[in-house]
Amino acid sequence: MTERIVVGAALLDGERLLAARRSAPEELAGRWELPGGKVEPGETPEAALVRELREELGVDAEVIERVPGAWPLKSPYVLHVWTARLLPGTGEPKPLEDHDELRWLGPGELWDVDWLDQDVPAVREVAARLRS
Ligand SMILES: Nc1nc2c([nH]c(=O)n2[C@H]2C[C@H](O)[C@@H](COP(=O)(O)OP(=O)(O)OP(=O)(O)O)O2)c(=O)[nH]1
Repeated sequence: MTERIVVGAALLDGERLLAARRSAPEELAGRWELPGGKVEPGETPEAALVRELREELGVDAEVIERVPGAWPLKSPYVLHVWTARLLPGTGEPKPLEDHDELRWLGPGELWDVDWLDQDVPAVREVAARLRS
């Protein structure tokens, strides 16, 4: 089956990373992830990321750059991650859809939340880039 991309945002505020706790489906609820979602047909991953952040968190953001790597999710999905930042004046992210809690994690707090297993290598890569 053709791979389908799920885009995840490493949304940064200085050195802090936003983590989002999923509220559904049941097998993922309570675990933490990078906000984002499925790229729709005809859409670029970057556009999908901006759309998902608006829908899920109610914010306007801009994409910075791709975090190298591709992490397999439930077939046929694969997770690609981009760093992103909030546009000035857009306000604080809110858990409008798919999530019931958000947390900005500082450099010493990245592993304080229970990330989805499949997100751990992606967060590790983001962490390495935050340190460099
Ligand atoms: N957004 C996001 N989804 C992830 C991550 N890790 C992970 O396994 N997933 C899974 C959960 C879902 O099965 C799938 C993405 O689906 P989604 O529900 O976020 O996407 P969507 O907003 O486009 O949803 P929908 O149109 O199907 O309702 O990828 C992650 O870090 N971020």
